[in-house]
Amino acid sequence: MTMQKRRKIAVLGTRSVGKSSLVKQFVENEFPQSYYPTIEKAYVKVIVHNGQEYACEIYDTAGQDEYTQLKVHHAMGFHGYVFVYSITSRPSFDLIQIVYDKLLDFSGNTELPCVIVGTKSDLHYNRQVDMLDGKALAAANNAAFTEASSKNNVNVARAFELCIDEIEKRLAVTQGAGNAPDHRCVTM
Ligand SMILES: Nc1nc2c(ncn2[C@@H]2O[C@H](COP(=O)(O)OP(=O)(O)OP(=O)(O)O)[C@@H](O)[C@H]2O)c(=O)[nH]1
Repeated sequence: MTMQKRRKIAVLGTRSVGKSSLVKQFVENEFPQSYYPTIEKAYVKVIVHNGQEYACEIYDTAGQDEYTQLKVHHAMGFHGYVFVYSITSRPSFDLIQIVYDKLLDFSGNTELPCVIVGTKSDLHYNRQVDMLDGKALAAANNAAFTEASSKNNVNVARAFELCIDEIEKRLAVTQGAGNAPDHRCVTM
């Protein structure tokens, strides 16, 4: 196996969509029973993906809304992003493009290595967002997409693996073009 790669990932989305539950299920293999609003918390998990070891540094953020200013205290670059909405909340879905566009404005990039994740897929009887809408949003932004249930641990690891794939795809291009080896898309 080659040397471990460190990849820094931010998890974004509006309040209560399931960001912390997704991260906790991925990193600690548990689904928290109670809801505590997140201020901001960092986690590390080492995974092997496609034969490569990755130390994933995952930043679980406080929920955003359309008025949230991107904070300068996120003052380090992220390699990639996990944008989270809940399939039970149309407003949480509509916010994804707003936050994505703010990040583009902030960074001056034309696209971001990211995955869009529709959480709470176990609550399909309360669905407000069709899976096809999720796929279309991802396609429009050249992003990966999955639905997931942190409660049932469905597609949770896949969400982060898709994010790593998006990061590696971009890095392969920039490195191929002779740019710095650890080029990051955004410095907030
Ligand atoms: N049924 C179900 N409930 C979920 C799932 N993921 C999260 N929840 C519930 O949704 C609520 C919010 O979950 P959190 O993970 O705290 O959401 P968050 O996005 O981190 O919230 P903020 O920290 O306020 O931004 C909690 O009551 C969770 O138990 C899921 O996959 N299925």
